[in-house]
Amino acid sequence: MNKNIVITVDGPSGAGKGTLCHALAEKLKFDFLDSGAIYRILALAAKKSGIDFTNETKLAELGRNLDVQFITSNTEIHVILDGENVGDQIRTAEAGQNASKIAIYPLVREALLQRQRNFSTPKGLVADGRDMGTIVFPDAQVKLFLDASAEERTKRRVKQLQEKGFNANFDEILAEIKERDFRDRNREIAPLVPAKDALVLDSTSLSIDEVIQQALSYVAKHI
Ligand SMILES: Nc1ncnc2c1ncn2[C@@H]1O[C@H](COP(=O)(O)OP(=O)(O)OP(=O)(O)O)[C@@H](O)[C@H]1O
Ligand SMILES: Nc1ccn([C@@H]2O[C@H](COP(=O)(O)O)[C@@H](O)[C@H]2O)c(=O)n1
Repeated sequence: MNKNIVITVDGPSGAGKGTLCHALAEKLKFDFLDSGAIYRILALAAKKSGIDFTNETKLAELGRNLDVQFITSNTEIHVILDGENVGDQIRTAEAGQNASKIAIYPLVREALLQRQRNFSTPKGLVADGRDMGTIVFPDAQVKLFLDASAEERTKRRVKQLQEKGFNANFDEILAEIKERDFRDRNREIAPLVPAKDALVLDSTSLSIDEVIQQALSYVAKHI
């Protein structure tokens, strides 16, 4: 029996999953899985190889053979695809939309499943994604589903982009968020839904610290 501790954090784009997962992983000294990065990397690799985003068989083959490394230095995680640091390339809005386009295919999800499960070790894991608690780690000891209204998530994303010195248009970002939500929530395989045994946290009117405190006190009761 696998007794490695896993904490799953699922939810829509911009709900604060990454922020919460980094805080939990740091506090508990667990590893961190950013499963969205894997979908983003596969979409980027497909684009670089000229594979059409509708070619499920070729995308799955590429997914099985991806040469990816996540290298942690200090607090940063570097993403290396075929020897190239692609951290910036996978973080664009386009990369997020492309990831959600290829994530609808069953063969693609199957090709990436074991790669994600391999992140679970005796050290413990905090796993960030859309189907961590439902499909990838159904036996996880702690499952969280972090939500927030689309408008609040847009406000956060606009602020994040402006702080990095980019222009950000509220209406455009809201439309992108709604488009990605729709695709993620309505796909036939592994749609974005809370696992039956997940604690749903609505962070719309919670600060980052309040979310972390609520999650930590729930975790403490369950591991
Ligand atoms: N409770 C909160 N209140 C205000 N801002 C927040 C809160 N949680 C996160 N943020 C901010 O919102 C932005 C998006 O957060 P984060 O990247 O963690 O979301 P995410 O759910 O991981 O998104 P994605 O799935 O697209 O990667 C960040 O700038 C973060 O600092
Ligand atoms: N477990 C997951 C994680 C992500 N996806 C898809 O990838 C897109 C990008 O994810 P981010 O968390 O990096 O924003 C996301 O919109 C999903 O379509 C997924 O399907 N399953």
